Amino acid sequence: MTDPILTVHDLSVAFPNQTVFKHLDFQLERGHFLSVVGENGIGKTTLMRTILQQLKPLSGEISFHPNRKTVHFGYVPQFRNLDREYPLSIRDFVSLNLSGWKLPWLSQQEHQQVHQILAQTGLLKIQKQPLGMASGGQKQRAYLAQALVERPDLLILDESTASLDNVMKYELLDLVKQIQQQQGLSVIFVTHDVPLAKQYADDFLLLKNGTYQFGPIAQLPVNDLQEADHV
Ligand SMILES: Nc1ncnc2c1ncn2[C@@H]1O[C@H](COP(=O)(O)OP(=O)(O)OP(=O)(O)O)[C@@H](O)[C@H]1O
Repeated sequence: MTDPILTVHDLSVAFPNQTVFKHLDFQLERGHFLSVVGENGIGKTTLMRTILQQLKPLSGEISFHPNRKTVHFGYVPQFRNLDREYPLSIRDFVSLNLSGWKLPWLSQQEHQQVHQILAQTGLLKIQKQPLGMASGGQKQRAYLAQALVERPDLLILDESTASLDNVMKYELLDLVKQIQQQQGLSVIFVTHDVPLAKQYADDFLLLKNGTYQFGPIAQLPVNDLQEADHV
């Protein structure tokens, strides 16, 4: 029996000058890790923006289960190198979206949430350091912690490992995988890196020119995306 958190049905998205993809059908099972792969400019970020409801589809449907209100998103963007003078500490950066900043203090429960996520992402010892001075891998872990602190059901990683070296890439994804398995988090990981997708994902969505392939990760072609079967 399947238990999807997200169903995409017959989805087509277009900009005024081009259709990015059409008639896309796939599901994300609750607690699964889905890798979205494909070449530059094929539409991966456009699909994420449509799922995040920042873009309206031309046609088709995106449904969340049991409904949109009950599914909370976490989003980790592509690596952005922050200015070394960036003023917030790692802890304050991670707390940024919590309601305490509107009050402007954190509740006891929010303090605990921040503490727990800093510990989980290995940032506790350096929490007081300015984020701008952190290494690339630490910065990406801080983005991950910020996305996780509100306890999302669905985490979207949009090429979040793209500028990290190999060691840091695997460290970040080990951590995501651990949290996915421990907490039943559902994950969408956008990447160009097929071996990385192979190692961590349960399922894949391969976007290609005018077509796509969706299935269990074992069926994702490793070497040549051009050779992938069409659906
Ligand atoms: N706001 C926009 N207006 C018009 N065209 C757009 C817009 N955003 C993206 N596009 C175009 O849509 C296509 C898909 O872009 P998208 O950024 O989704 O690709 P991608 O697979 O994420 O690429 P990359 O791997 O390089 O990040 C590209 O041709 C891009 O130029």
